[in-house]
Amino acid sequence: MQHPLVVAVDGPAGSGKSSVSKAVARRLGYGFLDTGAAYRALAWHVAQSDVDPEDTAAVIGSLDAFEYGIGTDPDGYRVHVGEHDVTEAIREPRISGIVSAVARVPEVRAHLIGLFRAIIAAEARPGIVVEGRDITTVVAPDARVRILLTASEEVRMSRRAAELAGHDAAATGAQLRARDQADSKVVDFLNAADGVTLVDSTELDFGQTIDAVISVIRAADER
Ligand SMILES: Nc1ncnc2c1ncn2[C@@H]1O[C@H](COP(=O)(O)OP(=O)(O)OP(=O)(O)O)[C@@H](O)[C@H]1O
Ligand SMILES: Nc1ccn([C@@H]2O[C@H](COP(=O)(O)O)[C@@H](O)[C@H]2O)c(=O)n1
Repeated sequence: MQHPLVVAVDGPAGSGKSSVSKAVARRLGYGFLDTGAAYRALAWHVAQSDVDPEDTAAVIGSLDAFEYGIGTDPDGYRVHVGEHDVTEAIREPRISGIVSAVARVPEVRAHLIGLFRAIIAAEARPGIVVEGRDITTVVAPDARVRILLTASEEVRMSRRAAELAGHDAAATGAQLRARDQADSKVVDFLNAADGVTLVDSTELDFGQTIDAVISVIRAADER
């Protein structure tokens, strides 16, 4: 049997991957790994180093000095780059606007995927919920549970706009759509791969979505 039990969750921007995965991990006593945080932290590091995110060679060069730190405790979630706590900074629209350029670089993906696999293997809790775009297909294709979490674009935009109150809702929606368009050229997170269970939260509230994901996990555990 695989140890820890891996729950892989993929989906488009704003589908609820991180908030739902974190809540599921809390309920089950599992670890939680937000892989998008690593791409965002690298984008923050690139911006901080005055590197052009479109300059592939310079982005690859910046990996050497990228000291990334993240834990898997769903209750103590903090993200560090060196000594900087970037947990909040990496959520800013200026980082969301450049992260796809950094994430499309194959050397970046190989570097971070190695890191994710090491974090998963080191998990001491009985399971870990890992969320991103390519977890069900590339990072952990053998995961015991594989879920594509989605919701209509309209619903995702309105949830994200509510979360980023104070920011221009139209600009927030446009950025979400542009990010999905750019990211889906690199990995397919819009269609469920073979063996991946689709959870559509368009008509579900937050609690119902958590329950739906836990039902998929329990069903897989009984198999
Ligand atoms: N089923 C739901 N009902 C209502 N709100 C939800 C639901 N699922 C998620 N949300 C809310 O939608 C917003 C987006 O969720 P979240 O940040 O978890 O998405 P994400 O897929 O991780 O996004 P991103 O890929 O952009 O980081 C949050 O405010 C979250 O609380
Ligand atoms: N497995 C992943 C996860 C994320 N990305 C890239 O990071 C960006 C931010 O991710 P969020 O989940 O925090 O929205 C995302 O837009 C992708 O560019 C990825 O490539 N693979």
